[in-house]
Amino acid sequence: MTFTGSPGFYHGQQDKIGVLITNLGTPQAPTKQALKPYLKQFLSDPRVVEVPRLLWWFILNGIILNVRPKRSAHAYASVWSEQGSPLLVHTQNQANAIREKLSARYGDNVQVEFAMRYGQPSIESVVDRMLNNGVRKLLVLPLYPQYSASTTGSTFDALAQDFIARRWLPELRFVNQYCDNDDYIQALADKIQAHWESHGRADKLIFSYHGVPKRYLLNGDPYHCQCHKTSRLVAEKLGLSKDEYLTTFQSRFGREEWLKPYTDETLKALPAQGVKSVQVVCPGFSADCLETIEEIGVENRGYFMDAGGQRYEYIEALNADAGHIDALFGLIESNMHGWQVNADAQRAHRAKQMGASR
Ligand SMILES: C=CC1=C(C)c2cc3[nH]c(cc4nc(cc5[nH]c(cc1n2)c(C)c5CCC(=O)O)C(CCC(=O)O)=C4C)c(C)c3C=C
Ligand SMILES: [Fe+2]
Ligand SMILES: [Fe+2]
Repeated sequence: MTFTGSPGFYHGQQDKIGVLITNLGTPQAPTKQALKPYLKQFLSDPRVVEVPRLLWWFILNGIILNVRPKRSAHAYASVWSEQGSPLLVHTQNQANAIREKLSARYGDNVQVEFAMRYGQPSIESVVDRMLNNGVRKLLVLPLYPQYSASTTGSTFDALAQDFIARRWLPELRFVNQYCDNDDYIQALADKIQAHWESHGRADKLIFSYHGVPKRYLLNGDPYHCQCHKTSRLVAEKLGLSKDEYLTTFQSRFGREEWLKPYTDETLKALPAQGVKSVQVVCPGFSADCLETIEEIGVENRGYFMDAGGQRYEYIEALNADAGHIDALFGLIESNMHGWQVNADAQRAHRAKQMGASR
């Protein structure tokens, strides 16, 4: 076994800090052909589907990958924009905004990139580029506010898989979760408040999070608890009482029981309980994507209205909003603690050198 070297390294190279933001990933195109490899990579991940491998191999290759790509391609086509998949576009915009803010403060000492857990740009290819460019301290921020083994844990696996073959590892910091980060909570509260100012309030505010199988919670995944914490903290900021909001779980996949209450079933039942208007917000999605635009914006709207609802509004994800970028910037800065000093010191050092050479 030979470990990969550092082909980009040269003596005297400036050490850099790398900030890598990651998200789930998305297909290359809204087509059956592009969906198949994307879903294959995603659903082959043992962190995502915790089922005995051999059994799952037959179900995935024999059934799911013959049926789902066509259906999902259709859904993706309905949200695709001229620039591409919404998830990719928003993540790109987030990286650009964070890069701009960091370079204004720290100059070119900090390199900001984004990568995707599944599909492109892959974590492996981006980490390779960053390390070859002199990054020696790497901060990874998965854009999942609530920790789940199926998302955050899996992102760490991808990094570890890359590192396992490398000779010179960078210093690594990995953000585990930020479900109760005050700036993130504030950004969510501000977004909801701004929505109220232009649309008025509804009978209920629904916090809808992507679900996971209930079994994962029972086996120790903290995701369910962290979702409830985010909802509670945002509700507290907004001064909402317990009967004014609900936390629900969406995007079920497969037959087993997932975290409850289910978003779709809740929305179908609410009108009969006298709840005629709802506003739905998805705090677990840092960027709008298929699961928010189509599933919440279109599909669930239909369930609620068909059941007798009168008003349904989806409050968009934080995307590249200024409040979100400020929150992520704060999170990055606090996780760079100790590293910043070096960056500041290097800048001060360079400024001094330039002064001396005049
Ligand atoms: C935000 C957190 C997410 C968790 C937790 C999560 C768990 C999870 N997801 C699946 C299966 C699918 N998810 C799909 C799309 C999708 N999932 C997330 C986020 C979380 N998933 C996002 C942001 C997206 C959208 C990606 C995009 O391109 O817009 C899909 C693919 C879409 C489809 O075919 O319907 C599947 C499949 C499981 C099984 C799971 C936990 C075990
Ligand atoms: Fe998902
Ligand atoms: Fe979905």
